[in-house]
Amino acid sequence: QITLLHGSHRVGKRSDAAMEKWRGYGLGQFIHWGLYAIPGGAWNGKQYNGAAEWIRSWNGIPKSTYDSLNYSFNPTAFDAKAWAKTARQMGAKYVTFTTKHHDGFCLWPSKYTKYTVKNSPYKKDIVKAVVDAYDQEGIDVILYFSVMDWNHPDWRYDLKTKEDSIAFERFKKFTRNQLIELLTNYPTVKGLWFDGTWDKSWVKQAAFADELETEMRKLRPGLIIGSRFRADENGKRHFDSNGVLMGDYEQGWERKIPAKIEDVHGNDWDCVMTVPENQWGYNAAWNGHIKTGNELIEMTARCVSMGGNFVLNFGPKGDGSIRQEEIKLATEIGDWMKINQEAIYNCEYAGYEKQDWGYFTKKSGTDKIYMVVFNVPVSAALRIKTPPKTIIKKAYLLADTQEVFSPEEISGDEYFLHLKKREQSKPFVIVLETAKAEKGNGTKYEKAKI
Ligand SMILES: Cc1ccc([C@@H]2N[C@@H](C)[C@@H](O)[C@H]2O)cc1
Repeated sequence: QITLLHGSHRVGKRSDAAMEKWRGYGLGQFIHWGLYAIPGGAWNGKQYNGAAEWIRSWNGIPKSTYDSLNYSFNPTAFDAKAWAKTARQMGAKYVTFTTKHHDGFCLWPSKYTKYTVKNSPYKKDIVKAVVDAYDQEGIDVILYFSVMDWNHPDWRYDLKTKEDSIAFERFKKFTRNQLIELLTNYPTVKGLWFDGTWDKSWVKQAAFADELETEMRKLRPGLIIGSRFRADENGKRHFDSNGVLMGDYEQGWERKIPAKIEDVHGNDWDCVMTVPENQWGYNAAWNGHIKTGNELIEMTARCVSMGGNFVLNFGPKGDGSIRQEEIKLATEIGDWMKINQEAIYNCEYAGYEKQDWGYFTKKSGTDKIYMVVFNVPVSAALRIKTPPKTIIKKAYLLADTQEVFSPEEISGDEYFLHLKKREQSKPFVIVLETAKAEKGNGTKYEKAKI
């Protein structure tokens, strides 16, 4: 353990109500929307394969041309209520919404720069419309904010000269002003999702960022901030120099999911995921593998089974409408969630050994276990290894028939559930009502002595 002034200020998970609620979300929606949705990954007939929200850096569009896209931003089809209804239909419990991406364009009328929605034909406050619409749907809002800001004249990638440092001091004030402005304008938001914090200029601001995080938490008690916001005084990010998680949850799972429970180190975490391989902003041409509803349902179950939240990205078009492929996925996921949401919401890592047929989740604060089944084996027997001294009182299908199973005990703390051959086109959930064995080991078998 080394002494740190600006490392993590907490070991272990937060136990307050705001974080408990966040921990139980299970499924969230990410929305990437901004000027990049206007070109939609192409310019002058040329399609760029990189992520569409990064088109400004692909040198396809002259920077000045991209930067003046605010003058053509007029999303006539934008309807935050419709977005919130789609999220509701999908079963998302929270939304993470881009207030400002790397290009620096602000979707709220910030007082601290002209580069905002106010100086566009649209004029109105989009962040407010989104916050109000999602609040009305009972879906919590977290605001995405990119520290890196390609538009601001004082942004620097590193601090090499005195002039750089003088400029970056102005940039730090600007960043703090915008964050306090967001938390003041939109007091119902539950957290901030930071991005664009990997460059040396910001990594060198351990003391400033630490102080700013403290100030934001004081302004908004219960505010949820992930591990990507700030580095410690040794430049360590996500985990400080003592290996302790920075912030309230690990924000490292971007377009990837932990392979096993050990990889999450007992922390809270979210996984943010694109539908194509790598497009956050709207790209008119979705190329390569487009994830299906079943894949995304499986990713949701897999994240919840390891104690995380799965956050699926939507990239609305330049006119503000959501593309049909995303509407279709939201509907498919939502139809599954309507039937099986009990196995996802307010659930956590069950502590059961992972089996090939799918994922275990556990209803927080109870002994209720869910088996989210994706792969029925040719034997149609689902293997369950229970933790020691656990007995299975009941096992039944969560949905439709509520078919009851009688687990066959095949060895110490090991059971088979025998399924009837049935047509499966969607994953399904089996509920295990368990209890601690009052006496003995909860099994009629004894373990081998070795
Ligand atoms: C190398 C890289 C930098 C930033 C990103 C941004 N983080 C995601 C959440 C999107 O906002 C993407 O633009 C992705 C990759």
